[in-house]
Amino acid sequence: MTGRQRRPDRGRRPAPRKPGPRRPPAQDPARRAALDVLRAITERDAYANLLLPELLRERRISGRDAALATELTYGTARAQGLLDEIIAACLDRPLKTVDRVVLDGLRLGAYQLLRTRIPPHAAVASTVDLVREEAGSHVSGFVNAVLRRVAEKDEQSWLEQLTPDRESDPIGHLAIRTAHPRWVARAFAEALGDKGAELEAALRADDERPAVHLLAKPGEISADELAAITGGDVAPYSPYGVHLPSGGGDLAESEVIRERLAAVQDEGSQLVALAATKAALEGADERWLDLCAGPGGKAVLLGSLAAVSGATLDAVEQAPHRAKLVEEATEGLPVTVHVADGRDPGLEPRYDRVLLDAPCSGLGALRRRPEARWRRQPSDVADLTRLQSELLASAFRLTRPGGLVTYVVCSPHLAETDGVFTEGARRAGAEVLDAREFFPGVPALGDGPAVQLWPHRHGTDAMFCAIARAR
Ligand SMILES: C[S@@+](CC[C@H](N)C(=O)[O-])C[C@H]1O[C@@H](n2cnc3c(N)ncnc32)[C@H](O)[C@@H]1O
Repeated sequence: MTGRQRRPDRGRRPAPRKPGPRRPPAQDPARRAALDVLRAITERDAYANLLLPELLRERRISGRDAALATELTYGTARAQGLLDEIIAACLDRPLKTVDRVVLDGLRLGAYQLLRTRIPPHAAVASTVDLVREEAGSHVSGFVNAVLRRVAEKDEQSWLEQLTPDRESDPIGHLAIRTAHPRWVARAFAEALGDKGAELEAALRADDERPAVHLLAKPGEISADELAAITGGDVAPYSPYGVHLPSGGGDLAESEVIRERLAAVQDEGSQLVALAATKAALEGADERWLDLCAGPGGKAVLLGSLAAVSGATLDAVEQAPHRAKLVEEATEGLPVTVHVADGRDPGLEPRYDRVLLDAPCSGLGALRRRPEARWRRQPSDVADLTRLQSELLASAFRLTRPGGLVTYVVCSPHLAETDGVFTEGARRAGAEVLDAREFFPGVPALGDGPAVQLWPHRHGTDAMFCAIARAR
């Protein structure tokens, strides 16, 4: 800190005003919106991709202001841990002693300084104004001083200062360079195994905006027809998939969706649900079960295929509001929704096919949730694997001998994927199948027997899929 800057100790005081997106827009609506969302993420675990659009609508922010608000919110949320390291290097006291509203403001200011073309004086002055509105004028000097120190270097120079050496600490190096927590970078590296050379691509894919994929509901419309109507492209791997052109998110609200001919669904989710229906069965193939069905994406595809083949689907979901979403999504299909705990749903067993799309860390969908990579903690995984194992044991109990259990998570974390599945199948005495056979035409599926999809390889979420035949 230079001598003429004020001491940064005043930032410790709590914000006197209650934060919240409902305050009338200030003179700087884009940055105000961004800061309000960042505060809601910090204070009440809000999701940026849900709150920001709502807030832009409510405040009638559109055009360039909306684009700026989106860039600043998503960019700052994604880079949060890296920004914190840089801000910490500009403080003469621990980062955790900085008041939360001030820290959110500093992150927003640092992001503008390091990753946008906004002139530094504008980035600093606008941030000081915003934080002063929130926390009072006593913090202005602190915010100004810290941001001026951040602005002394560009991002590259900060990275050179903060990044561990690539040779001695390759994971720490890439974690900082791609703004990921180290434990997430390590989990990706372990899942990629000796193909760790892809690690950088895998991590960088989390910063890319995913294309919108549609499901052409089997029996309702073909992928070719849907592509023609929406101006999209038939998906490369899923026979029911369509990729919308970039910026085509609004098409997701189109008539084909309202009329339930199609639904928004990542191609990876389509592929794993399809895989669950593909392996050959001896005997009956009529009773299907989706053990964790909410909000119903895969139940729609399974229910549509069940309707075509004459099967029925039971869909279990523990959370009543999510079960309701499954009911709405599967209306008109041969699907019965049950609000129950999948570990003991009280259903008649002997299902022919069971899909367990288990609750998971969601590390495979970080590109969809800008703040998620910093919110998740390694300890979450231990809790989740316990639940996943219990649900998998239940899935095997509910399946008839010779029937099929498909285990899916949207995560590449080995504890949630191979760890849970291999042990669960062993305990059930089940025969593990080579799931790659049920992803025809999909390249780079790895060494099997399970399948791990990746955004950087397949353009899908990082879905894991393993299949076993119950004995
Ligand atoms: C990964 S999501 C399923 C996504 C869904 N298959 C789809 O494609 O839309 C996991 C779901 O499991 C539900 N869940 C969590 N614990 C459960 C339990 N013990 N029994 C049943 N459902 C549970 C969650 O509420 C959540 O809706």
